[in-house]
Amino acid sequence: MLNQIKNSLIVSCQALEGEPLHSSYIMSKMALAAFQGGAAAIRANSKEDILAIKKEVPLPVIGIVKRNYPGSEVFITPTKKEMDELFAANCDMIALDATQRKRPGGVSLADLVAYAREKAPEVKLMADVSGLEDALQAEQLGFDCISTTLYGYTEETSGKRIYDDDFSFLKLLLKEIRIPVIAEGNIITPEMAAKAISLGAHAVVVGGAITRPQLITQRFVNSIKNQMRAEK
Ligand SMILES: CC(=O)N[C@H](C=O)[C@@H](O)[C@H](O)[C@H](O)COP(=O)(O)O
Repeated sequence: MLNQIKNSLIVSCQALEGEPLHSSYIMSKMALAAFQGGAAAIRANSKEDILAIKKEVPLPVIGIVKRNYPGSEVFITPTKKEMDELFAANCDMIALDATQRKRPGGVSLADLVAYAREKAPEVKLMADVSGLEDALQAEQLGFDCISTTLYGYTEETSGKRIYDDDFSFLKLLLKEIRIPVIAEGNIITPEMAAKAISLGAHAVVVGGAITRPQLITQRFVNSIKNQMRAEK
């Protein structure tokens, strides 16, 4: 699968509860649109969405289950329960929060990796990281690839964006990490995606800029407002 996605676009098709497009049917059609547009893989949340997507498109799927637990900030595939749901959905790869934060029930990331390797050795593992330390640990634990997903979404990195300082975080990972590094999070233009690939990212994941129309609309609205303000 990693060869299949090299230098390509992965489209994240996610709409959580409370979002206008929250529906497995709609996500399957988003995936179909992504497939028709040339995406090489889909990233998706929940067993239901993944099963619907797998029926609709012949692409590999990177699965996650987002779930909140009291007492832990880890919400992307936090425990074995979510991993089991993803194995049952026949994911080609699953992504796990690979930050240093405490996981529900005190389970360690090493335990989760060992569990995956025993239960579903054919499934690839993606580490969603927020910093270099996370990535080094993930590489050492035997993850198949790293994704920059959580950069900007932890207490230490809050507000940061992957394109800050000319993609400095991505460049740092590419310098220090030997396994494939995937660029993900706040890539909102085709130019940003192309830049990430030219820097050496193995692939690029784009979500909201393709599959969250409320965010796309907001960007247009803000751009018009800013223009009006500047002209006043
Ligand atoms: C931080 C977090 O929860 N990220 C999630 C991970 O799966 C998704 O909500 C993002 O849409 C995905 O990472 C793609 O990023 P963007 O939508 O910015 O292109």
